Amino acid sequence: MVSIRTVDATVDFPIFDAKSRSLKKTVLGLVGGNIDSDAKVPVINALRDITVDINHGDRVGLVGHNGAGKSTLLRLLSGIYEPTRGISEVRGRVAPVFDLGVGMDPEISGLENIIIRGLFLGMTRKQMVARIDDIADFTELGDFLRMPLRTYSTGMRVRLALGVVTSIDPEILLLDEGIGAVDAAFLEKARGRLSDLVDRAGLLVFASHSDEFLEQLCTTAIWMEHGRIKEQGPLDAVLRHYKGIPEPAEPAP
Ligand SMILES: Nc1ncnc2c1ncn2[C@@H]1O[C@H](COP(=O)(O)OP(=O)(O)OP(=O)(O)O)[C@@H](O)[C@H]1O
Repeated sequence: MVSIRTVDATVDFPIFDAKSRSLKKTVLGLVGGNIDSDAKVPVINALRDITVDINHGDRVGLVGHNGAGKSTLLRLLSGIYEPTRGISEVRGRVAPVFDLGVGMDPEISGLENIIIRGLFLGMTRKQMVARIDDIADFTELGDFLRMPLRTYSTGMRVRLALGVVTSIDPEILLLDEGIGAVDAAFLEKARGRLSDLVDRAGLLVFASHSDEFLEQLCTTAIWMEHGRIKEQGPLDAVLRHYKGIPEPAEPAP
């Protein structure tokens, strides 16, 4: 069974080239993690005391200000980052979809890139070959699929990447906001495929600033603030508290 468990996990980034003189005082701004400038080398405390237990069937949204730690948490949950302290255990095949373009090669064709990107996300070559026609149709790129990727515009690359990503069968799907940043009209077309993808995934964690997307894909949420978990629970309650919306009135007895 797929699952992700962390206990008091911490992720620190030592910054060797920071100008520590200007960092003498710890300034806690609204955004970003803590910067600990007492140490010899300034350290950014990106994540602190993270304890989560995410299981098969869970659909978890990640919310928080810029720099609160959402992307770093996704990287911890994917196993890309090891905790500096604490425990993190990931059971299952992870498809990390942080940057749509990662794993694409500008010198090979769109069709070849579909296969390569699929392999990168944990699929087999046979599975990708079986899906290539469907992906090609979805992208509407036509003859461009035989041209090298470097001849594509940004939007054309996104179409290709989204076509591949929504065709995979992940056990653990970790999605970063970026996916919500694509061309609105095309995203509308991708919406159904994205929902199907999430339905197929054993477990989803999705970092987003879009309520609409979170409501469509998630049932629970984790609110990050300054690298710590401020609240976890049902999506609607966490979103309400995060946005400072008052509790709905109790119905009169
Ligand atoms: N590779 C890195 N090296 C140093 N500091 C980092 C690194 N990655 C992230 N950080 C720091 O960790 C903190 C959390 O960043 P993170 O990218 O996880 O935030 P986020 O919640 O995803 O923000 P956003 O909503 O802006 O994408 C920030 O203070 C950031 O400066």
